[in-house]
Amino acid sequence: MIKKNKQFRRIVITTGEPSGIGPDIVIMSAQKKWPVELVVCADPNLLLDRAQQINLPLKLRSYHSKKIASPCMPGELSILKMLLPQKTIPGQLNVNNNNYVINTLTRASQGCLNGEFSALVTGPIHKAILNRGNIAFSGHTEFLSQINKCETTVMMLSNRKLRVALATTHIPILSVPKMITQKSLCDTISILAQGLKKYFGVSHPKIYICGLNPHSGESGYIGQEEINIIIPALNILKKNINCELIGPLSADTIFQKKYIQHADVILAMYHDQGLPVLKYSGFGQSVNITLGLPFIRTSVDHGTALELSGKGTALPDSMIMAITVAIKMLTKSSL
Ligand SMILES: NC(=O)C1=CN([C@@H]2O[C@H](COP(=O)(O)OP(=O)(O)OC[C@H]3O[C@@H](n4cnc5c(N)ncnc54)[C@H](O)[C@@H]3O)[C@@H](O)[C@H]2O)C=CC1
Ligand SMILES: NCC(=O)COP(=O)(O)O
Repeated sequence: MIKKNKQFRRIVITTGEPSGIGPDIVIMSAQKKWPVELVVCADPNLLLDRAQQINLPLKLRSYHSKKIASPCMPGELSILKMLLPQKTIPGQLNVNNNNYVINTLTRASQGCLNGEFSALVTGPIHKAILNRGNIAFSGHTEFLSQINKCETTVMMLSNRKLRVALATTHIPILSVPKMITQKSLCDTISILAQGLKKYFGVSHPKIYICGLNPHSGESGYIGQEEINIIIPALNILKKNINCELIGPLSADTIFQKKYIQHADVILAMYHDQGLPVLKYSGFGQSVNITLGLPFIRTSVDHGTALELSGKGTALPDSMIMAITVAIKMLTKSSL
């Protein structure tokens, strides 16, 4: 009997800010065997120089979309070549390399959309240097949503203990109440429920929802958003989607075992309501997932850590987790 050839998948990785730890943690993650082909969209010299600086072996093989995908050996990566205009010094941001950062992300996203790649894994980007160079950039989530014309996407971070999703992402705190509407909440929670079903095998998601104000508004005496927006949105959703919605509950007491143990995800109203708790429970051990894009995208839970770049001391755990979770998600979604 002829054995059927196993079809391997390709995952595309962007290393983010070249002077940050993105290249380091990708090279570190490549030291183990993966069941997929890892294609890095980056400058080959950046990776080879960084590998030398952190004293790790690295062999690059050229990526060709027409070639059959095959897993890389430990210490090996496929390279989708993009060129940096200026050589990078670890830890030193350079505005002249901004377009490179955006181009790698755009190319990788296009490759996911056209079926070249099964998922996108991103390394950390430095948002301020991009903005300093007049590229309005608040995060991968917003950028990928915009270039893929997605009106709503959801940022969800996950570790072994907890999943936290956000109703709003990288916006000033003053804008948060304006951005939370009945529609935005209905869209966010619907995408969250669909994502949990499609990628994580949760057939009837239990979603716990934070209030916006202290004590969830204290019956309207400390803010009206719970009464005017959150509760009506949950009432609409309860009639329309197959999941359990619990809340709004006070954000200061929702993150306790009796709720967390039953929750498939906790929806926080804003970035720093949910992420400090998630990161306290496992910084460097969590993965950031964008739900609602036309493809799978995962990322690290940390930033560019410029001071560790090129030293070999950055921890690759979150990058390893981001790749692992992307592989699990694509396996689940194709079941
Ligand atoms: N996925 C992304 O693109 C993200 C990008 N950022 C960006 O990163 C830049 C720097 O942000 P910060 O707030 O300084 O956060 P950061 O995560 O870069 O650093 C915070 C602290 O954690 C440490 N740290 C971070 N990653 C580590 C790792 N893998 N191993 C060991 N230690 C690690 C750093 O040394 C520092 O002490 C900002 O421009 C921010 O916007 C931040 C979070 C995510
Ligand atoms: N705090 C999360 C973060 O900054 C990463 O966001 P994104 O770049 O994945 O949108």
